[in-house]
Amino acid sequence: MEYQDILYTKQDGIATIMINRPAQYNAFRAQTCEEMIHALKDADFDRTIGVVVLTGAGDKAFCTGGDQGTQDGGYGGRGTIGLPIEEVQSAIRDIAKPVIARVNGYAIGGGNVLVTICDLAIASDKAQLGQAGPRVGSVDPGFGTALLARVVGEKKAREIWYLCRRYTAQEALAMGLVNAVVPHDQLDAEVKKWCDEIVEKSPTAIALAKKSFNVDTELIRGMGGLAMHALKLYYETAESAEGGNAFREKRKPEFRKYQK
Ligand SMILES: CC(C)(COP(=O)(O)OP(=O)(O)OC[C@H]1O[C@@H](n2cnc3c(N)ncnc32)[C@H](O)[C@@H]1OP(=O)(O)O)[C@@H](O)C(=O)NCCC(=O)NCCSC(=O)c1cc(O)c2ccccc2c1O
Repeated sequence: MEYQDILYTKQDGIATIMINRPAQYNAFRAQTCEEMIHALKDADFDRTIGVVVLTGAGDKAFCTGGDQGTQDGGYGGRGTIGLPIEEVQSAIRDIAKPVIARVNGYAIGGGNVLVTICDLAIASDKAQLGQAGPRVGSVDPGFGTALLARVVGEKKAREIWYLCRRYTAQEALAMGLVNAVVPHDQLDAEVKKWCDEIVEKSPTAIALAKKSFNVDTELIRGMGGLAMHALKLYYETAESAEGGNAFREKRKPEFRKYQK
């Protein structure tokens, strides 16, 4: 597969998937998701690879979720909502290798969900994290909500989703959303250090540990798959469309005007 939206490299047992859409703050569209799934599967089957790093190009954003430039009642690609994002999430969970989020800047909306799903997360001190769905007429009704609650606790997860605030890297560390925070210019060295420590370990023991951690939250995948059909119906409403329109028009949304 020829990649347009990601950069995919492999070195020293480390596969790096970099979302390369800096003008959109590394927001993903359907094409980005297809490429991420392809690269994750390649890394899974490549026996020379022991760990995967997921990150964004540039120093502004890790990933800001679904591309709001294309979200106008649907994302126009494959899958229930025209964006096979649930397959990206499943691929991160299913590959038998740890996936480390290298959080180099904003991790907002679906970007924060990626951080939540990755096995580990290392953040720059410049990073900001948070959810945006209810601010732009969307919601991740699976891992993005339920797994987040497992990671940071129920009350905090509900705060993150209902208020759509942004949190500093240090706040994310305190709530257990990231494993470490380092000065921005030390991010790559720190990520490499963690990767090297993983690569020297027994790959089969690591794979068994990862699969075993996943078992406890596996029900969320089924629930999320079901809820994606409800989300598709929500995307067809004027209330949801108002979120995307307001973002593109750079104004405050007026959701209550359209609530049925
Ligand atoms: C990230 C921000 C907080 C940055 O704010 P700031 O003021 O610093 O910068 P700008 O707002 O001016 O943005 C700069 C530049 O980037 C473009 N951009 C940013 N984010 C996006 C985006 N998501 N899509 C497209 N383009 C984006 C922005 O338009 C500017 O471009 P210019 O050309 O005008 O310079 C702030 O940008 C922000 O809050 N961004 C939006 C975040 C957002 O709404 N994300 C989508 C939420 S929905 C979602 O992600 C989602 C994810 C999932 O995983 C799902 C799974 C299952 C179901 C649903 C899901 C879902 O809905």
